[in-house]
Amino acid sequence: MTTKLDLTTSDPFGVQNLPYGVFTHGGHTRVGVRLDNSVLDVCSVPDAPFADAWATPSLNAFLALGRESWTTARTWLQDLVGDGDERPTIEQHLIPLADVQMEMPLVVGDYVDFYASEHHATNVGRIFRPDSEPLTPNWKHLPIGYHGRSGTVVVSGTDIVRPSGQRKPPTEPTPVFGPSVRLDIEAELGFVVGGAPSRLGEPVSLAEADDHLFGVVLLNDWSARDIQAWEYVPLGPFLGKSFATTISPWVVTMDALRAARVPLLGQDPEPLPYLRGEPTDDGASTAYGLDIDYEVEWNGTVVSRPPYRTMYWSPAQMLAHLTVNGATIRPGDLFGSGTISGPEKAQRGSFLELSWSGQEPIRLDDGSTRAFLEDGDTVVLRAVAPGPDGAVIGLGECTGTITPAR
Ligand SMILES: O=C(O)/C=C/C(=O)CC(=O)CC(=O)O
Ligand SMILES: [Ca+2]
Ligand SMILES: [Mg+2]
Repeated sequence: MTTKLDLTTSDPFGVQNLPYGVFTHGGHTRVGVRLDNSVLDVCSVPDAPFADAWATPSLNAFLALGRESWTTARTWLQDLVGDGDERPTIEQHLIPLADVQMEMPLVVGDYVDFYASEHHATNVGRIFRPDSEPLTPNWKHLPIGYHGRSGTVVVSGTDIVRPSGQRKPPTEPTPVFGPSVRLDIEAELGFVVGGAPSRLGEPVSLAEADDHLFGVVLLNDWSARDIQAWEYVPLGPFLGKSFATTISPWVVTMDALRAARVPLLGQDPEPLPYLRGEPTDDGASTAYGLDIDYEVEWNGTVVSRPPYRTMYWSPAQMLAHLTVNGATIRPGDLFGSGTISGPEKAQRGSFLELSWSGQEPIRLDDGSTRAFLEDGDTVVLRAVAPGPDGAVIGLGECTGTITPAR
């Protein structure tokens, strides 16, 4: 598995994609739209419809405007760049990617991480709880999640300091303190929430979810498995995951992923009514999956290709569940899908699973073997989705390098 995702067939950042990000150029940080290998400096284009929101150093103001404005913006952008004839007029507003610094695309409000892959949950259950059923009794009735730490969500390229904490090796009677020796990744998709804030006590239904789902980022939920295994009973992940979560700089809109919508593979038992998909005008379902192909690269070797289409719970179901108790959502909230693992070994989205807790080390192209991350290691997540008329929608890259514990 050494080939890269094939992006040669068409341009993954063409007129069908147009993802949003935040960049710094000339000492000024603002919203931009990616076009090929340039950033379109949207707020500098004459008559740009949302120039005030785009002139700010985060996507939050634009996220708050809601779906109607997002559609207006997309139509304006596609008119602007869609026809080659227009390119001379926008040329002066395009800045080469190499000349800009990409920043965190949003100020993250609340951050929740789900657990929506049946294959991942089954694998982790087998590894962490070998004496129990791998899937807990609630797993197929609700999308399990936990509240994460929004303040430590960082943009791709940020170094990740190895966390220290308590762990209890099975051979020791009491815990020890020190740098994690089982540092791992989780390849996930992150969903960026927008639209008007919901009201306390009022759930967001499955049918309303699309008004709040603005777009997606690649997300790496760095996980210290030794810290996690000792601390997580009974309240779930805490310091083993809160030290850092990396997201990609480009937010690919749900509009750009329209052609990538696919039916879920099937839910049995049927979920409770508030989680049940309803038919939409185009004959699809409000509970749809996404046909996104990932690759996970470790020090230059592609070690896995997780397929997002195999996820059990849909994005809209996760959002409906997250608000069903009346908890509010606000523009800038972020939720992770949970680790993406497909049914095959070479489709697992964490090194815990790929190395089966260290028992089956992974061989890299440089001849070395690994089970967990070493200092200096670099992980890159990439993904693509199908666009309309054979176009490819790139989700870009999400990368991080491990630096020694402090
Ligand atoms: O099953 C467990 O005890 C732990 C599971 C995880 O670490 C996974 C997690 O963070 C959710 C996910 O990414 O799927
Ligand atoms: Ca996770
Ligand atoms: Mg994390």
